[in-house]
Amino acid sequence: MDQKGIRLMEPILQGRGLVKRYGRVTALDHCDFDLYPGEILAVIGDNGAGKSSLIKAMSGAIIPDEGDVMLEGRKVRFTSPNDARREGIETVYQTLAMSPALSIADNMFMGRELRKPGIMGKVFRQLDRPRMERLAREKLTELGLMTIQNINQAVETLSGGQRQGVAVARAAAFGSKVIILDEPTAALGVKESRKVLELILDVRARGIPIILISHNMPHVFEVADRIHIHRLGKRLCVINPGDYTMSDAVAFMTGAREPETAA
Ligand SMILES: Nc1ncnc2c1ncn2[C@@H]1O[C@H](COP(=O)(O)OP(=O)(O)OP(=O)(O)O)[C@@H](O)[C@H]1O
Repeated sequence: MDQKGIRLMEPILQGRGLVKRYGRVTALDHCDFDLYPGEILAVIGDNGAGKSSLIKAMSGAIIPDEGDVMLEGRKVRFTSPNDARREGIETVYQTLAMSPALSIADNMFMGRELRKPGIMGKVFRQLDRPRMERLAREKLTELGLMTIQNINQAVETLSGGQRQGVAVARAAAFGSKVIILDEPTAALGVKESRKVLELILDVRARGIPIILISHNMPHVFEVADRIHIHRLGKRLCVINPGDYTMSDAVAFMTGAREPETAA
C-alpha cells in the first residue's frame, strides 16, 4: 500500500509513550507505534531492542508502566491477552500455544469452544463438535490450507509449516481487527516459510492488518508494506521497503547508520 494512502487513514492500533521497565532494564522507552488498516507492518530490531515487549503491550501480555494503547482511536487498557482477544487482537507467538495431542479443530477453538444450545448453565452445555469441525474446515479452506485433509488429525502429526498455518488460521478466524505474528517463519524450512508468507498475504487480502515481528530480512522486505525499526526500546523510524535496501535497514537497526528522518 502506498505511504500516502496509509497516511490519509486513521491508525487502527496505536501506542503512545509506552514505557516498560524490568528492574533496571528499560525494555520500552517512551515508544510510539502505529498500525494502519489493511497493512502488513513489520517490526524489526536487534536482539533485546524491545520488539517482544512492544507487541506484548499491544496484546495484553504485559501492562506498560506508562503510556497509552489506542484501538480505533479509543484508549484501551488490556490487563490480559484475553482482554485484547475480546477486542479482536489475536497474537501467534513463536512458541505456538497449541495442544499437540488435540485435533486441529480442537486447537482452533481452544478456550472458546462452541456449545450446543441448552437450558442448563453454559458450563453444562455439550460441545458442538460438528459445528466446530465445519467452521475449522471452512477457515482452513478459505486460507488455502486444505492440504490438511483431516480436521480431526492431531496437531502433533502436522509438519512445522502446517502447524504454523493452523495457528495463523486460528488467529484469522478470531482476530477480527489485528493479527500479530511473532517470528512465524523462524523455525520453518524454505517451502514451509513460503506457504506461511502466502498465508500472511491472504490474510491481508481479507482486510486484516498484520504486525509481523521477524529477523528474516528477505521475508520482511517481501511482504511488508512498512517497516517499523526498533532500537533501544523505541521506534527509531518507519521505512518503506521500496525506498531502502536490506543493508540500510540492518544499518539503522544496529546503529551503524542513522536514518535521515526520525520516527
Ligand atoms: N520478563 C523479563 N524480565 C526481565 N527482563 C526482561 C523481561 N522481558 C524482557 N526483558 C528485557 O527487556 C529487554 C527487551 O526485551 P525484548 O524481549 O522485548 O526484546 P526483543 O527485541 O524482542 O529481543 P529478541 O529479538 O532477542 O527476542 C531485554 O534487555 C530483555 O532482557
